[in-house]
Amino acid sequence: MTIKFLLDCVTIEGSNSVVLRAPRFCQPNRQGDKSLPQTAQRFTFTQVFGPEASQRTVFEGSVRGLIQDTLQGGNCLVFTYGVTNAGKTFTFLGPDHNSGLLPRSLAVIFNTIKGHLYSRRDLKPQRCRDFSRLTPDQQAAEISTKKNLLRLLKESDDWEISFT
Ligand SMILES: Nc1ncnc2c1ncn2[C@@H]1O[C@H](COP(=O)(O)OP(=O)(O)OP(=O)(O)O)[C@@H](O)[C@H]1O
Repeated sequence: MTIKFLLDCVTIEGSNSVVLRAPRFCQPNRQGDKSLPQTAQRFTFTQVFGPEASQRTVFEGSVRGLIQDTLQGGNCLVFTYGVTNAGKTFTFLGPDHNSGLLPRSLAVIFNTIKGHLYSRRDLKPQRCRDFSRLTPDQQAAEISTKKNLLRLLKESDDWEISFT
């Protein structure tokens, strides 16, 4: 019953607006009761996806264009915002069988750059857009650092497994 009240509070109107109404039990029942808040508020967005929208629809309608821009050298920021349990993690990561925005974005990026990967190890990224060229000694040091890091990660995984 409470859930029904809450569902009545949120209405999606068209593809870009949401109307919020106070639950019925909070609405003023006497004309002129000025102490109670306004009963309906409309919020307008670029695009609103309803509860029936699939992960694919949300990705195609929101982030795919940003990824294309990024692949052309642009910058973008994607973040989720909402109360706890609103579905931020679900939308962003999603379960394995129904992946969310991040795995879909990575798939587009890696599929696009497939065949253009630089296979030598003599470049090191610096900040966002820059890189430095490594000497053979620096390359050997980088490889050794990465190997040690991976070994430590593997050891910490083994520790976790032996404790669980
Ligand atoms: N679109 C959806 N379809 C099916 N289940 C969903 C959907 N969105 C969220 N859920 C489920 O609702 C629950 C809460 O979602 P989620 O963990 O994504 O919320 P959250 O906003 O990340 O919460 P918190 O801020 O507490 O981390 C999870 O069990 C999730 O699987």
